[in-house]
Amino acid sequence: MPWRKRAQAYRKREDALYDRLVTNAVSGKASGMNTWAAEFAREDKPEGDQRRLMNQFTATAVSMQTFILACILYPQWIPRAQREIDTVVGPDRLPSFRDRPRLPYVEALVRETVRWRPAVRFGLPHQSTADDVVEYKGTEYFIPKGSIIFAVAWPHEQERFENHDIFQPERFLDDTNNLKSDYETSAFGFGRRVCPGIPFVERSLWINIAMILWTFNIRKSEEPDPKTGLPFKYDDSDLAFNGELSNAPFKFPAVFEPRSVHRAEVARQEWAESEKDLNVLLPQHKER
Ligand code: HEM
Repeated sequence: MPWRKRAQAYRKREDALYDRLVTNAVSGKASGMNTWAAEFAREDKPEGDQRRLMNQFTATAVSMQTFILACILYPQWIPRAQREIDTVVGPDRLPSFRDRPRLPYVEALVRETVRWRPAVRFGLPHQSTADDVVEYKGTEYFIPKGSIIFAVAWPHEQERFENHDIFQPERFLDDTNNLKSDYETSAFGFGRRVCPGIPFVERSLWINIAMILWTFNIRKSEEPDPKTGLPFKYDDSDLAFNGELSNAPFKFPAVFEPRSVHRAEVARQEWAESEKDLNVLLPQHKER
């Protein structure tokens, strides 16, 4: 089959798959409950736009997978993060957003996660609407109208940081353990089309990371890899990520162990008691 036809056929299949997944999410079938994402997709804007946007939530999930891989490959920072969380939160409740100003290390973890392996590694394509000339490092480049342009985030992030391949949250903290003030990132794109989801992403990552580290210790699996019969080979090189638009790490095993029986019980209890009905939650949120 000619490549164009084959690409179109793949596109059709992907759209159908995507549509089915979104429909499952929106109907609550995927999670077994009403979710914020589902509510969002049902809002009264043109359906197509909202449903397409849901794809962006994937990037947040991908960043969480990336964070778990970092826990396994660079575990040396975990005791410090857990000490900070324990000092502020104590052993009897889960972290909440009220703790955020007092947990700079968790904030540094969020920044390092999106820096280390950006979930949208190559940025999103843009098309130039007119001929243009762009100057870069003393050379002028002619960009004809209609060019497809990618602002690739990853090399930019690599150039700016020492030991950029290592997961090192401390790089965002100063000597007094406060967040450095000069934070900027290209992981969410640039200029007027920069990702509008940044506050959502940062809050989601923050609360997930804080709660996971409060509740669990995370470690490598000792189980043999069923494919090879040998210990699983953890990898954080380019080869370990799928390189697609949302740059997810390939599947890897991870062991989550509750830090204590008490913590597991607190987490279960808080989940049982938390409000899950969006008809109650959303109006409260909008009132604030
Ligand atoms: C870790 C998570 C995410 C990452 C790394 C990410 C990254 C990006 C990047 C690189 C772009 C392209 C910006 C440019 O062209 O310069 C973008 C665009 C966009 N993102 Fe995100 N994103 C994430 C999550 C989200 C979420 C959760 C939402 C929605 C709630 C969202 C909504 C959007 C929208 C609407 C655009 C298009 C903006 C426009 O073209 O004007 N993103 N994102």
